[in-house]
Amino acid sequence: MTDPTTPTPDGPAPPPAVQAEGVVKRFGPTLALDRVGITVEAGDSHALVGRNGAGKSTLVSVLTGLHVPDAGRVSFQGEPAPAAGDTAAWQSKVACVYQKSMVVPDLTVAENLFLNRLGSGRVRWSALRARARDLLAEYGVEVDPAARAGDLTVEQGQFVEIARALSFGARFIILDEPTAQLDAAGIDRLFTRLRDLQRQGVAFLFISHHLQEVYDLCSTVTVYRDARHVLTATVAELGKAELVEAMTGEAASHTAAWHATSAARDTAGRQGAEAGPEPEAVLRADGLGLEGAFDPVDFAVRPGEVLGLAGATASGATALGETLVGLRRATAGRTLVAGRPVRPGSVPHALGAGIGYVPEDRHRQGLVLGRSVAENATLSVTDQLGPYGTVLPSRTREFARRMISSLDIKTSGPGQPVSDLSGGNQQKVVIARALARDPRVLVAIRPTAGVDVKSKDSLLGVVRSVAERGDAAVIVSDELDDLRVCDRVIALFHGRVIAEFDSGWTDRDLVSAMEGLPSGGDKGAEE
Ligand SMILES: Nc1ncnc2c1ncn2[C@@H]1O[C@H](COP(=O)(O)OP(=O)(O)OP(=O)(O)O)[C@@H](O)[C@H]1O
Repeated sequence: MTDPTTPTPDGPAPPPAVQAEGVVKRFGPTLALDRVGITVEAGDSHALVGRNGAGKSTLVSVLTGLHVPDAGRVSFQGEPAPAAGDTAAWQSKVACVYQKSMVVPDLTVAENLFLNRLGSGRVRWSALRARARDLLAEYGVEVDPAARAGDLTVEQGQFVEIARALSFGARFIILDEPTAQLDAAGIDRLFTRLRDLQRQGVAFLFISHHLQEVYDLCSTVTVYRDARHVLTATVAELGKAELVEAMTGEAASHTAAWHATSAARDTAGRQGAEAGPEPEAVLRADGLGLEGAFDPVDFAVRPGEVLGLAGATASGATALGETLVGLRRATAGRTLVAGRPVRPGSVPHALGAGIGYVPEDRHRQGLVLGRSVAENATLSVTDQLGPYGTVLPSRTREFARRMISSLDIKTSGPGQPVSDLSGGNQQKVVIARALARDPRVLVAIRPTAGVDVKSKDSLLGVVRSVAERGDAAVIVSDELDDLRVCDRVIALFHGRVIAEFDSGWTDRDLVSAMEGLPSGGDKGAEE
């Protein structure tokens, strides 16, 4: 098949899949897009990158018809964008696939595919399923049309959404952090499918904080910074340092920010030496198990230590983290903080015992979206904000201001509703809230999901500093950058500990362990 972006003997190159020019979008006093543009050629895979709050999601809303820009023009394949509110027309031009599938969970795959297209007459379900099967087969998606959409994996849900978009006639698809919930094999399959579709002339706009993915998948990259367009370049001609420089506006520093340092390990060691015998573990899992999720496991996290629990989606690592914080009730063993057992299955008790928690799903578990940054950041410490149970607004604001500056939260101020913040900045508010109580041990599940490269370093630095003041932290993640700050990493696979590493592991060894190949571990699987 010929590359649709190059002129063929039959005629000139096709018009761009999408072209935006001079787009301005304001939210009250916030200028979210300042005369920006982007051109995605037919059949291209084009990355859009930028720090949290740079304006990426706002552009997506403009390109999908959800927001009307205050100024500027958008065209698809050379024709002006549909009128605001003409949903059917927008659907025939563009679709956005998010990290979590937007399909309706209680409907079948077939119903989701033909949602809003069923017409007014009687629906013949057998015919509908047959049409769905044909459509899925056409795009190579192996999913049962009769399956309940809510039972699909994230990957299947995304494929169904892509097939749905293409069946509306869209030849331009936006992928907003599509890999955030996929493991390595899932990412490979997604990228293979996207490359196939590109060869058929479908264009993609790919938004990701994982710059390596940009290099793996995309041929063009556009950078936005502080609501402005900074650069558009051919990926192959742009070095990573230059890309990061364009995103941050600063020369890239060569010091990789937070690694488990010998200094950190010394802190743990020195505290042990001064106290004579081995210091009491801040957190201990004692035969802790959850049937169906992970086998009983023993570990101790010492003062000054950051422990990593590594594992892919179904490894049991997340379930273990959620059990430590009381979100799930263990079916075996117990959790102890400073030698004292924590009541199983009780988040308030875990909090009271000194466990701070950064959840994976910040929308469901993390934030009250309608409330302000200050209120969210202080939800867990209202008892410390005024005398006799009162909450002094001045103290709340002061507390929030400190958090905003130490975590570099991009907001117009402590009073701004959290719903108005960009995704990455919302994650920082969740972390601020977990830190507010000065936890003895911070348990963070994929703490940097959706966070930009620069903020990632400072966030991990904050987690590290909890350990450095003599407390401890546990990071549950499959992100190598998150795990690099750990002094020790336990890898799980299919609910079992498969390997354990001291810091200094190689990427290859840890990735192999997370994929079930224990070869490189310092210690073999525990039987
Ligand atoms: N509905 C809204 N009301 C007020 N301000 C908003 C709203 N949506 C976005 N903003 C602001 O617009 C700016 C751009 O936000 P946007 O969500 O587009 O950033 P982003 O680049 O997608 O960031 P992230 O990587 O964190 O997702 C931010 O300052 C944000 O606070």
